[in-house]
Amino acid sequence: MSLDLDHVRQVMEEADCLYTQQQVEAAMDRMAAAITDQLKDSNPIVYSVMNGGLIIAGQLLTRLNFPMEVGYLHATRYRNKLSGSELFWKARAEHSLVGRTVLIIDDILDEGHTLAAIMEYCRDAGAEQVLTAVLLDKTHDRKAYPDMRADFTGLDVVDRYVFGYGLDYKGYWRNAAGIYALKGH
Ligand SMILES: O=P(O)(O)OC[C@H]1O[C@H](OP(=O)(O)OP(=O)(O)O)[C@H](O)[C@@H]1O
Ligand SMILES: Nc1nc2[nH]cnc2c(=O)[nH]1
Repeated sequence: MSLDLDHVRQVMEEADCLYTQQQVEAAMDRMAAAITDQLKDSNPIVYSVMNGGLIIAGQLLTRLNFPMEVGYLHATRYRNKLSGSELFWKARAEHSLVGRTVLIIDDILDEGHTLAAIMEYCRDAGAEQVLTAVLLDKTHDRKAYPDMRADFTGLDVVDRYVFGYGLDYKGYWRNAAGIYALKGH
């Protein structure tokens, strides 16, 4: 069901911009350099986690100039809500992962249950090495396990509900070219 568009517009007007497009682009440049250093000779399979990973993956991949295969996984825990529950798989890997290096790209590591489950799935499917890259890591002590971090992180973000660059507000504003925090959350 569509939300009231006046409400959707108002959410953006009232939001706090945490990172501008320029800051995000600079973070993606740094991530791309680090990923290239580590993976350029590993013939990886790179998966975007849909939907949120769509924009960061697209923009990161064009910064990577080495051979790789690309695909997507679709798993969701929030399903357009503001808090997460059980992980629901919509699409799993099409490639054989046996013996492969896999890089998982997502927009955010919040509590980390999504990435933890995807990493476990890839390892169970026979991947030799599973690495993760996220644009944002939310700072709090509710991670799936203590000190959980992705292998490549763009920016740390405060413990608020954020949207933009693939992250949604109730299905909207994934297209916002900046990272915004919802008023009051
Ligand atoms: O670290 P966690 O607490 O598990 O949360 C992170 C996940 O939450 C969001 O996905 P969501 O389930 O909202 O689906 P979406 O990508 O379709 O927005 C985001 O894209 C991550 O995949
Ligand atoms: N849009 C959005 N999705 C999330 N999934 C986990 N944390 C968040 C968040 O802060 N914003």
